[in-house]
Amino acid sequence: MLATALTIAGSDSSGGAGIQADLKTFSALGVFGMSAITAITAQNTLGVSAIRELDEAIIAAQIAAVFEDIPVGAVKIGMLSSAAITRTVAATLRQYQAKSIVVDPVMISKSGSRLLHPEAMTALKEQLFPMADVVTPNLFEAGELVGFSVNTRNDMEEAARALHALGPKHIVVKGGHLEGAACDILFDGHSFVYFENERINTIHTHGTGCTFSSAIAAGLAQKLSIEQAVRQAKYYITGAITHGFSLGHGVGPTHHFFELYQKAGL
Ligand SMILES: Nc1ncnc2c1ncn2[C@@H]1O[C@H](COP(=O)(O)OP(=O)(O)O)[C@@H](O)[C@H]1O
Ligand SMILES: Cc1ncc(COP(=O)(O)O)c(N)n1
Repeated sequence: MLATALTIAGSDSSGGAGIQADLKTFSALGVFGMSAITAITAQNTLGVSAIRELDEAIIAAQIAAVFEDIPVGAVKIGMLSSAAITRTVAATLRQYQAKSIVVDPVMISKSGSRLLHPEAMTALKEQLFPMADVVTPNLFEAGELVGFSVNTRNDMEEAARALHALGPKHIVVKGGHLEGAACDILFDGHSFVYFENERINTIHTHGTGCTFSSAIAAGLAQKLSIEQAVRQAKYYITGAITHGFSLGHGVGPTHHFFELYQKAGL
C-alpha cells in the first residue's frame, strides 16, 4: 500500500510554505498526503498580510475524519498559532494514538510575522513534545524554547540535550541560519549525528523548514529509521533549495520535482 502522511499546519496562499509545501513534499517523495488546516494565512513572497485561525472544533474534526477512515503512516505538525489550537491538536492525536509524529515548532515566518503566540509555548512543550518522535527547531526556535541563544554547534548540542529532556524521542536542531556550512544535528538522547551540506548562496528559502520536516515525516511513513529519514530529508531539502527560484518580488520558494534533481545528482 502507498505510504500516507497527514500534515497539521497553516495554509500559505503563495504555496511556498505551510500545508502547500508539505503536500508537495509528500507527493514528490511518493507519499499520499492529507491535511488538517489550523489557520489560513494571506501570504506571498514578501510577507504575511493577514492570519485567520480556524476554530478548534473544525481542526479536531479534520484530524478525526482522517483517522476514523484512513491509516496514517506519519504526522507532521507545523503552524499552530494559539495555545488552544495546540492543546486541541495534542488531545485529538492522543485520542487516535497517532504514531511517527514530527513537530516543526514554527514561530516566526522568514518575513518576520508571528505564527505562534508566545503564550502557546508552554502548551507546545507540555502537550506535544512528549508525543513527538522528532522535533525540528531552527536556531531561533531552539533558543526561544530553551531560554538561551543558540548560535554555534556547541549551543546546538546543548539545546538538543535540553529539548530532549522535555520528552521528544529525537531532536534535530537545524543550522540553516548558521555561518558557514548548512549543518543540522540529530540527537537521540545519547549521541549526535551531524548532517552537513555546503551552504547554497540564495535568498530563495521560503518554506525550507516546512519542506524539511515534511520530508522527515514522509520517510517515517515509508518506514525508514529516524536517521535514514533525516538523511533523505537533508538530501531532499538541499536539492529543493539548489533548484529554488525567483517567483514574485521577494523570497522565492524551493523546487519540489525530486526526480529532476535526483537524476541530476542534485
Ligand atoms: N542556504 C542554504 N543552503 C543549504 N541548506 C540550507 C540553506 N538554508 C537552509 N538550509 C537547510 O534547510 C533546512 C531547513 O533549515 P532552516 O532554514 O534553518 O529552517 P527554517 O525554515 O525553520 O528556518 C535545514 O536542513 C538547513 O540546513
Ligand atoms: C503557513 C506557514 N507555515 C509556516 C511558515 C514558515 O515557513 P518558513 O519559515 O520556511 O518561511 C510560513 N511562512 N507559513
